[in-house]
Amino acid sequence: MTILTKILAQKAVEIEQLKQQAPTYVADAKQRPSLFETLNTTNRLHVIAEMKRASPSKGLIAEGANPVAQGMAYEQAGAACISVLTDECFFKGSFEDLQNVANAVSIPLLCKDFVIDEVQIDYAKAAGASVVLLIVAALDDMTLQRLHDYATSLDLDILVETHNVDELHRALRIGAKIIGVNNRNLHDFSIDLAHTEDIAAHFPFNEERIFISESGIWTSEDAARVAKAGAKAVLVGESLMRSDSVQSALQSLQVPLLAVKR
Ligand SMILES: O=P(O)(O)OC[C@@H](O)[C@@H](O)c1c[nH]c2ccccc12
Repeated sequence: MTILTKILAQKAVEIEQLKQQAPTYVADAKQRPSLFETLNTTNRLHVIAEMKRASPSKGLIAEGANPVAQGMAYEQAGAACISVLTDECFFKGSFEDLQNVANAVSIPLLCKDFVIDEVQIDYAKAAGASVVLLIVAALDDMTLQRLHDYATSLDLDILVETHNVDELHRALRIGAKIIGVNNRNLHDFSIDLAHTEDIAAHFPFNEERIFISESGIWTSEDAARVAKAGAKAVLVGESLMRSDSVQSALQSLQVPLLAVKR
């Protein structure tokens, strides 16, 4: 059993519990800017900054972190979007974290979880998210399409996560506009930024799609490398959570995008 299959088995149990009641989260109603539009602006690499206390691969990263303070620091430092992990069992996050951050910041907000059912999207929306993550490796084509349509019908942006070229094609087939490459393999945790380059080589770049590189980004060299491959944004957790200065760490990743027309 890989970690992904373990997590998905746990999610199946959790969604039965979520279905027993309606979400009690009530984030302030706020119209957040669209993630797609946000990422399409400026000539610097955008940062999607993640609130991450712990992970199955790294154990505790920042146990005592305060999501509201972290989220506000990210917003102030110029993040394009904040990602909040809501998985409790493996990442020590919660929908409550998401709601608290939602009430404190105005930029796009991503609910980071392993979504396999509509009910999780309802909870994400209730807790104030404007973006949800769909992981291609966790879903069959039909469910992927159905959840993508459902999130779209709720006016949410969707980040569709891939890890190889086959998954990229599956994401493109459902009309995904914001596509991420996870540099971390969710089966064995190995990280390699070359995944971004490999998938970029097959990515049909145009104005209608955005390409994002996720995980394992620590330095401005890492950021420049994935920007060169065509990424408009990076999704960064651990390196920002561990940094003494969110401001300087985040800004060092906002490297200029090359004038290369993609
Ligand atoms: O902490 P990192 O290496 O900067 O990674 C952040 C983010 O990409 C990672 O948390 C992530 C990417 N896809 C996921 C899916 C589920 C849980 C977590 C993730």
